[in-house]
Amino acid sequence: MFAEATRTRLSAAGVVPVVVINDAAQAVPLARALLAGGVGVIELTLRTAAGLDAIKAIATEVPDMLVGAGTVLTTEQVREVHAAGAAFAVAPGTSRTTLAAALEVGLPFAPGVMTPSDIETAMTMGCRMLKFFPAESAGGVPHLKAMSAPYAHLGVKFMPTGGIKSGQLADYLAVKTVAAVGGSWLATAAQIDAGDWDAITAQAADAMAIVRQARG
Ligand SMILES: O=C[C@H](O)COP(=O)(O)O
Ligand SMILES: CC(=O)C(=O)O
Repeated sequence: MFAEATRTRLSAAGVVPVVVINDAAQAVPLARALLAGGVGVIELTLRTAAGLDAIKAIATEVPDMLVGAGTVLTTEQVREVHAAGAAFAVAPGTSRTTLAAALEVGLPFAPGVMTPSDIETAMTMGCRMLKFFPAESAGGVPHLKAMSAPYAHLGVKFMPTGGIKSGQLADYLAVKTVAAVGGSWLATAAQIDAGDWDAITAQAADAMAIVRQARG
């Protein structure tokens, strides 16, 4: 369901800042701060009312940023984020209804998985890029390695997210099936609300140094 070009851009980024935004006006400076640190992907969740407008603003004004929508839970939200210009969408879980809507509009969708049954349901719906959520509380790297082993030869890739901090980034990136690691540590709510763009750029640059080292 993910086009090769989108998979390539996600893998090149290696990290996905997961952002809960309170004011859509923060979206463009945030995206530029991340890009300045070398991070070319962002996931804006629909957990706040500003999420949809933030997606629209970045898709329109920061074309170098691959913008994804998070917490996409309904068919209506699939259509809304697609219309807003999201390049991909994710959800905490796997819903056949939501995935069917994404297939219908042609929106790349990475559903959330934490069991082999979740993975197989997602694969039945054509997904090969999956969000491993909630990564840390579900068992972290050892769980991902064990769970993904039977599907690796089929090209299934994962975006682990949930409770991950910068100190764990290298361990996740060392797992062959990991495309990119998601987390809020790359742009915290406090930093966004304070407009602390320099700190976000510095965090992005630190994360990209770890990604480069992990990818050789
Ligand atoms: O639900 C949580 C987000 O998807 C990621 O945030 P976190 O990195 O703070 O766990
Ligand atoms: C957790 C997650 O992936 C989401 O909110 O979409």
